[in-house]
Amino acid sequence: MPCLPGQRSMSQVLIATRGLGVRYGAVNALEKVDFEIEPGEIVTVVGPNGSGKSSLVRALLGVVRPAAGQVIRRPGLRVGYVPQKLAVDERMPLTVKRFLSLPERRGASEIAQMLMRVGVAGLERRQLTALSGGQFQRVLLARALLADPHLLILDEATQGLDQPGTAAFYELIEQVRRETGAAILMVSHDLHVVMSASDRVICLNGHVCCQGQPHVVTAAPEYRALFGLGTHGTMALYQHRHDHAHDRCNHERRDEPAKEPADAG
Ligand SMILES: Nc1ncnc2c1ncn2[C@@H]1O[C@H](COP(=O)(O)OP(=O)(O)OP(=O)(O)O)[C@@H](O)[C@H]1O
Repeated sequence: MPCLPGQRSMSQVLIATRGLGVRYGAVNALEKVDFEIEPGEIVTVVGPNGSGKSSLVRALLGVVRPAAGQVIRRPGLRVGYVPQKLAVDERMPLTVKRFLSLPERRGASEIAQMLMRVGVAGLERRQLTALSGGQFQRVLLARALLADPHLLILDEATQGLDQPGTAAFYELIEQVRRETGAAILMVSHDLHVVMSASDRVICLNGHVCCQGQPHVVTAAPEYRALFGLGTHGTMALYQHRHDHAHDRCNHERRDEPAKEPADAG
């Protein structure tokens, strides 16, 4: 798999990072990340827990300030964001229609059309807290799409959905790409999604370890053995063609204790 391919020119990309570093106090979440996404691309970011996937998303959204490097946005870029989860207070009445009108007021027909488009027509009057997990994710997607984004960012948006629910959600995402031409950036642990729905996969472990087209890895014997095994499987899948020397690119989980050297006392 090609690693760290040459950067594209900024005129081709919607958003890019150059030498991005993100820190939380003493924690170095990301360093030297060069990333970019072009119009219409579906890019998936994979990586073990604590590898900085959400930190990359936060930096792209502008909600964390880079400790190093920069985030470059195309002027006028509109970004839609579907979060991993959204805590809704059970005691606070909030209908789907009202939620979709926040922060910007939306007309009834615009809301109705968008709900139909994401496959949950007629839910306007339902309380957010009364939705199923799959319906809720589609409402979050509807909210992101109402902004008519050039770039849609989904941070583990199918967490908690069953396999058919996940598959249906990603079919919808592909449909959105087809219909709107929006670029899609997904953070995902679903290996089958990585394989079937992405143009490019980026493997993160505090920095960009590898990236490439998913089809490059589908022929690997490891694929069958690892398919469906979750993050460990995803990471191992990326190891088999990992033929470059790179510090911190050992794909160990960053939230597990580092191995002591053999001669350590
Ligand atoms: N607000 C914060 N304060 C301190 N440390 C943080 C904060 N957010 C993230 N971190 C740390 O930064 C590192 C990267 O976290 P991040 O959430 O970006 O990883 P991730 O790949 O999205 O993880 P996961 O797969 O578990 O969601 C981790 O070591 C994490 O503990």
